[in-house]
Formats: sequence, C-alpha cells, structure tokens
Amino acid sequence: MTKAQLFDQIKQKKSYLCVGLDTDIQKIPQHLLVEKDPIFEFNRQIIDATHQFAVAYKPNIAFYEAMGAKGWESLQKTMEYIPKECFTIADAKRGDIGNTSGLYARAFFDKNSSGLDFDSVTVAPYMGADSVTPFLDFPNKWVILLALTSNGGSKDFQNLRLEDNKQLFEEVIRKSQEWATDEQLMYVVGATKADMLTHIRTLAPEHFLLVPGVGAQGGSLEEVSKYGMNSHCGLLVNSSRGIIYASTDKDFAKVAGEEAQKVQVEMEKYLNLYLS
Ligand SMILES: O=C(O)c1cc(=O)[nH]c(=O)n1[C@@H]1O[C@H](COP(=O)(O)O)[C@@H](O)[C@H]1O
Repeated sequence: MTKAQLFDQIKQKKSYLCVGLDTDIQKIPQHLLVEKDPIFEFNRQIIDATHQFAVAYKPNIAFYEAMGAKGWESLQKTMEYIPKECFTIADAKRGDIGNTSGLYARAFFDKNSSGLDFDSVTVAPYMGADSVTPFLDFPNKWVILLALTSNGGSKDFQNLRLEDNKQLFEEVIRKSQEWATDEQLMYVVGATKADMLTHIRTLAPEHFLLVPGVGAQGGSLEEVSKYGMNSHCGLLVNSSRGIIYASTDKDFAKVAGEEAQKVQVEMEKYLNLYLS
C-alpha cells in the first residue's frame, strides 16, 4: 500500500486507528474454545465489529508463534480475512544479518513463499543498515522501525547520549533516512512519549508514526494527535487490549466495536482540529 492510499483511507473512515490483534488463547472468551480455531474465530468477530472504524490491523506475531503451527494457520486465515483496504502490520520486531533479514522479509511479504502478504513489519534497528535494508527490497512494503518505544526499559538504550549529545533514538531516526524515504519507512513512537512528538516531528516531519500505548498503557490520544499529526495525518494509533478485551464475555465483539467507534469519533475530532 502506498502512503497516498493510506491517507485516502484515513480520510474516508475519518480514523487513524490500528486495532492490535494480540489474541491470547488464555484471555479470549471461554465459549470460543469449542471452535475448531478459537483464535481465528475471535479475530474474525473482532474484525467484523471494528473494520469500519479502523484503517489498520496489527497482529502481534508472538501471540501466534506461541501456539506453534496452529498459530501460524490462525494468522494466515486472519490475514486472508482482513478487508483489503486495511493496512496490515506484522508486529514481529525482526532484524538480523542481511541474508537472514532477507528471509524474514520473505516470511512476511512474499505470499508465494510463506502464504503471508503483510504491508509492513516492525524492525529493531540495533543491527544497523544491512539488517534493515533487505525489507526495503519489496516495493510498496514498509519497514516500521523502533525509535522511541512505549515501555519503561526504553530509557536503557534509546535515551543514551552520544558524543554530540544526541540521544540514540534521534540518531536512529536520522541515520535510517539514508536507507529509505517516507514512502517505505515509518517509526514506532510510544503514546507514553507524546511529550517528545513535537521534537520528533522536527526529525521526521513527513513520516508516518506507529503509536502504540493508548488504552491499556495509559497514553493520551489527544496529546499524540495534537503533537504528532502532520498534513497527511502521519499517525497510526494502535490499541490492542483496550479494544479486543473490553469485554471477555459473549458480547466481546459488540463491545470491541463500541470501543473502536468511541476512538474513531475522538479521532474525527482531532482530524478536524489538527490536520495541518
Ligand atoms: O511495536 C509495537 O507495536 C509496540 C511498540 C512499543 O513501543 N510499545 C508497544 O506496546 N508495542 C506493541 O503494541 C501493542 C500494545 O498493546 P496494548 O497495550 O494492549 O494496547 C503490543 O502488541 C505491543 O507489543
């Protein structure tokens, strides 16, 4: 998917919501456990209830890998089910020496090889240029590079000062722009770091940012939107648990749909206020 197509969808749905499919067999409603594929059945109902309010879906790959071969099958079926207009993110946080990264890229981008055809994959920058660029060989596919993450441990490395007093995450954003343009590269910035967004926009004014951490992690959608939005929105704000486990009863899909709609209504307000 191109950047323009993503922005078109945002304008159409008046939303920049990404629903995180962090589907945990131990958390889904009990009544689904009799299904042949409970994980897919849960995702199917969540997608049906939320797709009119969401522009993207982000299956977190750990939740599927933990189920072994069955999990990959649920993931493949989920990918087939997600409406074609939606942007898809393999939240896999990959990155390795070049030839291995090439295989990771095939795993998520090359349908003929793996059966999966994601639009994007999250990548850790720690191993540098040759660990990231193999993902960029696939046209219209995106790398979403971890920059400033939402978790407490982000400060252990990401905020370290370099010789020129720049922080490590700032150098990740600067250096990675030598590898790809904003047509193929996004950054992860946690919603819990909204106070840094004005500064981050000086480093990456045009890029889309994937912003997890609203909902269960307590980040503010209003602050993220106010400080992070640019002229083509430039934001995909993810909520996983806050939507998919809003109810863990038989009405889970209906309640997830209501939660997604609440977020969309708020986003519509911010698009009117802050789209520059
Ligand atoms: O790359 C991510 O998606 C990610 C980066 C980050 O900094 N923080 C973060 O929470 N995430 C992911 O975003 C999702 C957040 O889930 P909730 O806190 O339940 O909304 C999880 O799948 C996390 O793995």
